[in-house]
Amino acid sequence: MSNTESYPPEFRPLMSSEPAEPETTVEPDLNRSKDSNIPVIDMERLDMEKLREACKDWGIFHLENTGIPSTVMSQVKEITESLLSLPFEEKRKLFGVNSPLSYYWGTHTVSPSGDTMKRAPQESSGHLFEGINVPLASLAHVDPKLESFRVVLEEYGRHITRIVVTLFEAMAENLSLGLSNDQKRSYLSESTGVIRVQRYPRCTESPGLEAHTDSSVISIINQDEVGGLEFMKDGEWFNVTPLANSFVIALGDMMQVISDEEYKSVLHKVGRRMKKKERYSIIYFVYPDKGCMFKSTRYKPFAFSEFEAQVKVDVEIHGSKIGLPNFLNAP
Ligand SMILES: O=C(O)CCC(=O)C(=O)O
Ligand SMILES: [Fe+2]
Repeated sequence: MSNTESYPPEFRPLMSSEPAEPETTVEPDLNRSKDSNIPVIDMERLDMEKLREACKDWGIFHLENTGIPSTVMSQVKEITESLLSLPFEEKRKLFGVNSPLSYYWGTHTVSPSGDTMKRAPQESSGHLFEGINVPLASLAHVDPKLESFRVVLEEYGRHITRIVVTLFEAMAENLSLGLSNDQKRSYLSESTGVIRVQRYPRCTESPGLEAHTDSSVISIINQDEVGGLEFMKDGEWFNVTPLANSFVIALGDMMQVISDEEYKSVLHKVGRRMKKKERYSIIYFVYPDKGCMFKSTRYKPFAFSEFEAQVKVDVEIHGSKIGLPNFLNAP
């Protein structure tokens, strides 16, 4: 199933120690995070109180009954799997310097610009994952070889945009934000939206992605049945148990500011997996317009582009994102 040549060379020594037992469930151990039942929000019958609680108390929840046809879901999954399974060198060429899409691997720090900060995984603590970054605005210019990828992702993007608008409007109503249509468009800009497709090798002992908050307004995560997504609540890590036919919604840093800290961005990571299988995830990051201004009680006013630039600098200097604490008002 997993063809080793499709993975970056640095991953291979770590992968070869894993026996090929695709369906085996890993024994629970003491280091594993606890299971939790995050709220499940039904989009067809939106319960505003339940949504408010999910945002306020959790910052992460499942969203079901979103109306995305199952054919679209399976097409996205199929095309993602086939592209990421291409030989490593082929992926590097296809998504290289001349492509508006980028292929990355290793440990990255989430950057709102879509730039991926890459470090080679260390022997013992490497976070193993790889992915393709797809800024939605550039989909129209992809290599003709990727025509079917473009068509499928555009269709997926249209559905997700519809879901995002419905969800955000409900959140804004719960927060009594009284936003104009222009403000809403600026918070949920289609020009900055990014889809990321990611693959994590079948190494259940290697962590996937380091702990971080997303810089987005909201992130729509489509994790497969392998599991591994974890989040922090009240100082403890919990698993997001996969739920079929649903998305995981994670609130990002910009939602924390928009809600004036009524809602918090959720700290999350991809940890050890429950099954010895490759894990795929498809994430849609909703970002504001670059020039969108944020004014709130606890933070200095800033434009999203300034936040983005600061994250880049932090990653270069400290190796990881600092994010909102950099923008706190002076005490
Ligand atoms: O792969 C996942 O499920 C989550 C990935 C993630 O958190 C990210 O790329 O920001
Ligand atoms: Fe994330």
